[in-house]
Amino acid sequence: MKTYSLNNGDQMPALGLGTWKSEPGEVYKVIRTAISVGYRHFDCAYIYQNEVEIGAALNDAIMTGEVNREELWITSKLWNTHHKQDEVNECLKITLKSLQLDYLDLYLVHWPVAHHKDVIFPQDGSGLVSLSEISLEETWRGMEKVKAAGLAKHIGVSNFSAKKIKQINDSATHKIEVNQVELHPLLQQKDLLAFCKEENIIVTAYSPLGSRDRAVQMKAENEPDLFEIPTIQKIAENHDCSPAQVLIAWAVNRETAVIPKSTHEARLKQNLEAANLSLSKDEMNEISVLDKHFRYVTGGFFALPGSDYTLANLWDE
Ligand SMILES: NC(=O)C1=CN([C@@H]2O[C@H](COP(=O)(O)OP(=O)(O)OC[C@H]3O[C@@H](n4cnc5c(N)ncnc54)[C@H](OP(=O)(O)O)[C@@H]3O)[C@@H](O)[C@H]2O)C=CC1
Ligand SMILES: O=C1CO[C@H](CO)[C@@H](O)[C@@H]1O
Repeated sequence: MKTYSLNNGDQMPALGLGTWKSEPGEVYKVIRTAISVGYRHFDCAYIYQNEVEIGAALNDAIMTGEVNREELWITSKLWNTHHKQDEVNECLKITLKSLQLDYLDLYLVHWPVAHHKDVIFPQDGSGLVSLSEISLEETWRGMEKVKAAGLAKHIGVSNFSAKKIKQINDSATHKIEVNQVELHPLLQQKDLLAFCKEENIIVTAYSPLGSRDRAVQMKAENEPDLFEIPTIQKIAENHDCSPAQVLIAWAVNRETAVIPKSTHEARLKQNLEAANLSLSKDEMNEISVLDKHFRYVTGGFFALPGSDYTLANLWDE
């Protein structure tokens, strides 16, 4: 498996398992199966509300000697309710307890959005706190503290634009190491990738298969299906593989990490195998022209009337 080097030489496996929507009741078995077929990188988050069960699976796999803690790469994310400097530690401690771990390999600020502490999902603007009240720089100082305390080996962000990364890095003691964003052939984010490369930031591609299993109320009408794109289907035929494997291989071939989610053993295996699939220069070029700047995860749930969050200032575009 290809890996990416972080600033101290630690290696993040290029392919990890997404865990959003892997429900309690099934996620224990998913994680055990994933470890048994060779996954070592897991993408978690406080807000996914399944970290307790993931922790039980990780702990059992470690206790039975199937895997060592040091071989695993565990990422989790700070939720928007804990953006004050001194609350970062509190949210991370809950995650560590749930996951039964002493440290995370990577901790990310999930969104450049702050909520009131008791509002998990804001229904209107009154649940949100302006970034002029709790600044991203303040949240980042909290992230630097948990890194200094050894609770997270590496720190980064998610859903951040180049502008917001610059804003943080200008005053950071410890700079951003990873940015996790939505990436697939219909949202290629070429400028953001080039910027992150210059800044020595690893980019992780989320929703690489088009986030197919989101609840209907989160979906737009007539969302495109990445598996149905003729170019993707043709390249899949060339390699005698599935469209999902082409999408995953594309992400790894352009030097991003990628975290497809699945709860099925056969798909877990094919997704893992796809990380070793090489696409030709011509195939990469054919995919390169498919970009439509289309987001599945629009962030619209934060652009609420009565707050100063808008889609324009969320994505800075
Ligand atoms: N930082 C952030 O804000 C965000 C982070 N993420 C992270 O990224 C991960 C992946 O993104 P996510 O939105 O979950 O969606 P994905 O794009 O990974 O799509 C998941 C869907 O694809 C299906 N699938 C998986 N593999 C295959 C395959 N080989 N063939 C056919 N279908 C397949 C899954 O079905 P099944 O499970 O039934 O196999 C599921 O329905 C998340 O789980 C989460 O960890 C996601 C969104 C936002
Ligand atoms: O990672 C993610 C998935 O779940 C959350 C909502 O339920 C999103 O906010 C986020 O992008």
